[in-house]
Amino acid sequence: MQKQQHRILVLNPGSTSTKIGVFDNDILIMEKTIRHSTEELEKFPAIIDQFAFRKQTILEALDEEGMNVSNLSAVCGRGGLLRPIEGGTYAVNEAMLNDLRKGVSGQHASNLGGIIAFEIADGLNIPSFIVDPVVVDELDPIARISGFHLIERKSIFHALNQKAVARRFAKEQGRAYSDLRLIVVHMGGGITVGAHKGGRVVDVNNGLHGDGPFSPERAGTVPAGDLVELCFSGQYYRQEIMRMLVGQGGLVGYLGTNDAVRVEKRIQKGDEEAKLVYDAMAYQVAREIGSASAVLEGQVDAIILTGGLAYGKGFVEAITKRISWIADVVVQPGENELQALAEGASRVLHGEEDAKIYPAAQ
Ligand SMILES: Nc1ncnc2c1ncn2[C@@H]1O[C@H](COP(=O)(O)OP(=O)(O)O)[C@@H](O)[C@H]1O
Ligand SMILES: CCCC(=O)OP(=O)(O)O
Repeated sequence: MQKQQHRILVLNPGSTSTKIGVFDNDILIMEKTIRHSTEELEKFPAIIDQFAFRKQTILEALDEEGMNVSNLSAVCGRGGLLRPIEGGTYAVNEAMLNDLRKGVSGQHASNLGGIIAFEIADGLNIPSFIVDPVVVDELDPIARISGFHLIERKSIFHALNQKAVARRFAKEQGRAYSDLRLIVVHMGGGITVGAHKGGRVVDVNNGLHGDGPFSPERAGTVPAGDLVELCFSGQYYRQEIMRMLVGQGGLVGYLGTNDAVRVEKRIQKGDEEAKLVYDAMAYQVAREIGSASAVLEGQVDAIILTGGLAYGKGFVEAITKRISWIADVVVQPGENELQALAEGASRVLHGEEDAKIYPAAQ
């Protein structure tokens, strides 16, 4: 019997872009990436303040592509910083909207995914979902220990894309995802390096404001004592420090842009500072991969490099030369997030699985 056709709008707000797709079931019929410069985003004091701007951007893009929203069956957004939950497709509900609006686990563009999905879907009387939000938590107990008893390490990462590319790689190899040991490196506005074992991401850096390599717009790990001194120097408000770590850290802090393509152009023109900083980002990614290989005790089936930065040939080479001794390096530039969102919503719309319910706060 032929599957019933559902038209699904999927939304992926990232820190440097808004990506949208329209799918008939899981077949892509329209895709668009809208990039946001540092200057464009810095006028919004908080992520939630970007709501109207990002929603308008999405509606205009759909209009330009001649997409009629009244034909949609569902809207599915990238899931944001909720309380830690298991992976899967969740129906957007009031408890989720409250947590996303408050930023219960922090501020990130993906918080807008569920909110905008709900706002568009509600007006059309159709369901809205999120899939594999950035708070999917499968850490081994040992990975939670930070070394400072008052602070626990957290799982905040590109769960949607890391899982999607890992599963795709496993399928291409004719192996089960759960049988593989993989290091998946998502390199976008934030950078996360996940150690995948037994079908779980047993360790990963907290790519928002935790640890790991610096990224186009984030500081990553910084020397803790010096950060404490800066916080109490009386020179900055709390929010200013947070913004210098996330949003205006990394490439933005050193070079004034979140755009790696612009940085590469500067390097080509002989900008030595840009070269040093860009090389340092590759160096820190490689160092984090080395650390993940230790987590997997050196038994690594493949290292997968993905995300927007994986389009940068020189950047990929700078990482690969330091880590290719660990395992085969597979480069999958861009991301599989739109497809993964559509597939998650499609499974629920076709009754292949039930949408999970995000629990109300206790
Ligand atoms: N062709 C390219 N070469 C090098 N870097 C690229 C290329 N395309 C995109 N990027 C960089 O990738 C980063 C954004 O990655 P992306 O995965 O789209 O991020 P996000 O989803 O967080 O917005 C930006 O720094 C962007 O400049
Ligand atoms: C919060 C982890 C996910 C992340 O960093 O996403 P972007 O790279 O899209 O900002």
